[in-house]
Amino acid sequence: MAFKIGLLGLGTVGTGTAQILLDPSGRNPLLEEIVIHRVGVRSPDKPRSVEFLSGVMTTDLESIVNDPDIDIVVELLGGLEPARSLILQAINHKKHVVTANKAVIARYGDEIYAAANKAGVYVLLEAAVGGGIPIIKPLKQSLGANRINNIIGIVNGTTNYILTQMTLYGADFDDVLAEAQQLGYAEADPTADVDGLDAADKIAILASLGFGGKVKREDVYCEGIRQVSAADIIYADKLGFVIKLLAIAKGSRGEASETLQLRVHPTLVSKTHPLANINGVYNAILVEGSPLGQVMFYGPGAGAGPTASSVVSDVMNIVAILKSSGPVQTLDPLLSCVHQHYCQITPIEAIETRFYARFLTEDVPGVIGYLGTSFGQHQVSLESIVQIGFQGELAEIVVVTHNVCEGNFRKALAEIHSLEAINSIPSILRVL
Ligand SMILES: NC(=O)C1=CN([C@@H]2O[C@H](COP(=O)(O)OP(=O)(O)OC[C@H]3O[C@@H](n4cnc5c(N)ncnc54)[C@H](OP(=O)(O)O)[C@@H]3O)[C@@H](O)[C@H]2O)C=CC1
Ligand SMILES: N[C@@H](CC=O)C(=O)O
Ligand code: NA
Repeated sequence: MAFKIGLLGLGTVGTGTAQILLDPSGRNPLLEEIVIHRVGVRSPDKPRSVEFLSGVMTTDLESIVNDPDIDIVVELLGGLEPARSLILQAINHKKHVVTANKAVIARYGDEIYAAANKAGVYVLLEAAVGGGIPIIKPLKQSLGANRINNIIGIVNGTTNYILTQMTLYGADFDDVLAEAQQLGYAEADPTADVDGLDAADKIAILASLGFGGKVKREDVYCEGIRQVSAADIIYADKLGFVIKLLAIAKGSRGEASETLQLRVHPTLVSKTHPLANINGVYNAILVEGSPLGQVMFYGPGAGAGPTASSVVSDVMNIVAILKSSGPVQTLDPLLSCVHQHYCQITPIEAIETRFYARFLTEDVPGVIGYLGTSFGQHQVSLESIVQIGFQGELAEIVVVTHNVCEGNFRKALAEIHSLEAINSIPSILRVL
């Protein structure tokens, strides 16, 4: 008996997925038992690199999620709607769902999992985080014996590609973004990549799995890479750092009230740190747990083939269950998702981190002293303060702090801003 797939979307990832399913030879024999029964797209006349028998492709996506012959719906449309409604409809028709849609899961995961648990179906999403990197299943299963303390990742391929090209080749931001779009890495609206929203979706999903609680997507503090300038990349390099867009979920286990830091922002990472050498479209997720210690997952974070690899492995997981036990009676708790409470989130002003800040100042005696005094008055201790050079008439000063409370740092900056000798503060970045 063949297992029938309804594929929603035949874009970058949909095409990669179809290519694997249509060419099973040399792969796991289970693939030979999976057929693509229907494919839903928006523009039926678009040229495609995969072909189907007539009648397989349709623009009527509801007819796919309602089709009684289909066992598994694979949602690869992107965007919030109609993806969310179609996933829910598929679940209500007792179909298992595989999706790569982190935007939907990060926002509507609760609703979707509740519906799936009620209907007794699986919703698997390995492709939603880290593209081809296995990270969802390891967090659910292989690392389940650990108490997770931190998850720190480079989880967006597009921005890592852009930052890498800017760092290694001095490339122009807009040119590299266009290249990433061409290569199929970027979201349909690349704002989601560039402004850190995609990475925020992903860390919300990882945090929920790692820390065992629901996460409100709006609780993830988020800054993108638009403010990272060529000058900062050069100064960071001189100071021994590279700049990466990091997604961070950091627990406070052991403290009286357990809270979670959830943040996405460009970060100076020491060149000796394992995440510093993750370049191009590659992603990496460093998970720290007890008693395991650190483990790092590394691989291609976007693109047709790698992402499809994760999609198809989820499909195979479900097919293997259906094949060995028949229709699902009870969901495997290590594959399904049930969280009762919401994680308590630390406000960004309360986090402790190091900072890098760049100041343009009047070239007058004592400026470095003014900066030092203002920081000192707000308990911000400095690791280094150096005048890097000049921009026209203005002196350029770079400060790196020790670990400080973000709220105190912000208060010091507000005071510094009002000093007559300070022209502007072009960059403020956190340091890992
Ligand atoms: N690209 C990547 O590297 C990765 C993507 N993802 C996720 O995978 C999903 C798909 O991404 P990707 O393949 O890049 O996206 P694409 O934009 O390349 O493909 C989207 C597909 O969905 C179809 N589609 C979209 N909206 C509708 C609609 N309203 N009605 C009918 N068809 C529709 C499009 O139809 P048509 O072809 O007719 O235009 C197209 O086939 C997204 O959730 C994305 O976040 C996850 C990891 C990596
Ligand atoms: N646009 C995303 C695609 C994969 O999730 C990225 O660049 O990482
Ligand atoms: Na993955």
